[in-house]
Amino acid sequence: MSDSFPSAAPPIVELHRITRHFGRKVALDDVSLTIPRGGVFGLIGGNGAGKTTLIKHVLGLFKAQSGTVRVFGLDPIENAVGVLGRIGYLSEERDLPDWMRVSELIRYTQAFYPAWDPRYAEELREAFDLDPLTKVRNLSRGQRARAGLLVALAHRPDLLVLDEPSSGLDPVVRRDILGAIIRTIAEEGRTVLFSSHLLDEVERVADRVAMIHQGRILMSASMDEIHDTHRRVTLRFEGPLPAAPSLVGSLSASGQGAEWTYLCGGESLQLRRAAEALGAKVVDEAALSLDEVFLNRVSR
Ligand SMILES: Nc1ncnc2c1ncn2[C@@H]1O[C@H](COP(=O)(O)OP(=O)(O)OP(=O)(O)O)[C@@H](O)[C@H]1O
Repeated sequence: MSDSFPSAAPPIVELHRITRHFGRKVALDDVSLTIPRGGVFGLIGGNGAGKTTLIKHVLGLFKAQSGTVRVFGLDPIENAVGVLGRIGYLSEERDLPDWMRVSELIRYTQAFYPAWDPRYAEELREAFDLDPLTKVRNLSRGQRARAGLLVALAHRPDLLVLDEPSSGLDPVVRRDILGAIIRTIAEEGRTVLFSSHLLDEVERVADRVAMIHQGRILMSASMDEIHDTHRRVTLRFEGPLPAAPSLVGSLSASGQGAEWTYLCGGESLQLRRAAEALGAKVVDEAALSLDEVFLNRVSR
């Protein structure tokens, strides 16, 4: 599937043919990916797919063994200050200094970012209900995620990077995190990259999605393109059939007798024409969920 740009603006992130090994394990295998400016980009994949490794290349925490990385048009290792100063990052481990109080964490992080907005930081602290005197080590898991999010957001980064932000959190904290994502892009031109295996959540907030599996990008496209090109169609044939006749683009089929439902990769018009050629009537049609698309792509 093509990775077309929604706008003419230069992309925020460009990975070109990145390969990364850990010993004999290939964590990223010839990965090329473009993240356009503005909007929410979801990186989805199962455990060990390569999401964190990819994100660490974007942040310049890993040096590409082969291929090139550009963030804001710059090499994030050669221009670490210029790149990291414009990024807000919440790691999967939410690694914050345990011995600091929340107020100290805020003051300490502020020192690194000239663009820090103290009023916004205070607004977020209140909205996230974080006691300034509590030590980071005594925060609950959800409060820790909120504290990490606060310090990632308060300098109003051009690019917000969240690695599995919702993992292991209750629905109330997850709602805060999704709210923060939406707030970030409310300001024109800002971009969010977040990784997740909670596909319903990604489907709710992402404009574009890349699927990664065993270190390879299986697909990178806008949510609209994904919905337009992945359809569930139910066909009624003239009489009962022992098995589903093959339909172009079909990923799987189920049913019995004269009625069969196909999960397909293909556009509506193309599928309807193929159904007609089989002498069948389309009795139902809908877009596949991201979950269904992912499971079908990965199982292939
Ligand atoms: N520092 C490392 N040393 C050795 N192997 C590593 C290292 N980091 C990652 N890997 C391996 O690379 C592969 C990709 O890992 P990565 O953490 O990028 O996956 P992920 O998609 O973020 O997974 P998860 O959702 O489980 O966090 C895995 O097989 C992992 O075991």
